[in-house]
Amino acid sequence: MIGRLNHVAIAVKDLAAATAVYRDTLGGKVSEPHAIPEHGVTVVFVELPNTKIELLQPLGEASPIAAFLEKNPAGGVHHVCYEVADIIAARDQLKAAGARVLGNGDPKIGAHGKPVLFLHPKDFLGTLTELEQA
Ligand SMILES: CC[C@@H](C(=O)O)C(=O)SCCNC(=O)CCNC(=O)[C@H](O)C(C)(C)COP(=O)(O)OP(=O)(O)OC[C@H]1O[C@@H](n2cnc3c(N)ncnc32)[C@H](O)[C@@H]1OP(=O)(O)O
Ligand SMILES: [Co+2]
Repeated sequence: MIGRLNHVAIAVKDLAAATAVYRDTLGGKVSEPHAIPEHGVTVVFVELPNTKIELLQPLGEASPIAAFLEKNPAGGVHHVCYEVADIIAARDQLKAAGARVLGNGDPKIGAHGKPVLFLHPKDFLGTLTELEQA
């Protein structure tokens, strides 16, 4: 079912400082910050030759990454994102296998303009897992 690793997301409190680490210390190619209110985050992408790093800062009062940052104030790896050929087929297969699809179960449009879904971390080895339509 899963294909390419689309991105690894790192939650941070200070997006400008995190961007500077990836740009100035690690020499990465970083995007401009992009606010995505429907996901409650502001994001910067770091383009790598084989995948991306997604730097996430909370946006708004009900950001889904707020509790994670309270538990991990220095920031940390928040989720991994795999591409799937058919996100509805993947969702239905995973639900039938007993996995919890977060939210109302319907894909939302993600940072790349494609449908995404999230799977509960407790069902995937303690790792929040995002699926993105390829
Ligand atoms: C930029 C757009 C998009 C893209 O296209 O790439 C994005 O990536 S948006 C990214 C942000 N959006 C989301 O994360 C949406 C899905 N997330 C959620 O629905 C929630 O964050 C959550 C996973 C249900 C967690 O909710 P929360 O309220 O923070 O905590 P809980 O207390 O309910 O957590 C239960 C349990 O799970 C552990 N946990 C929480 N987050 C993570 C995590 N990121 N990785 C691993 N484990 C996590 C949490 O510690 C709790 O464990 P226990 O303490 O053992 O109960
Ligand atoms: Co993501």
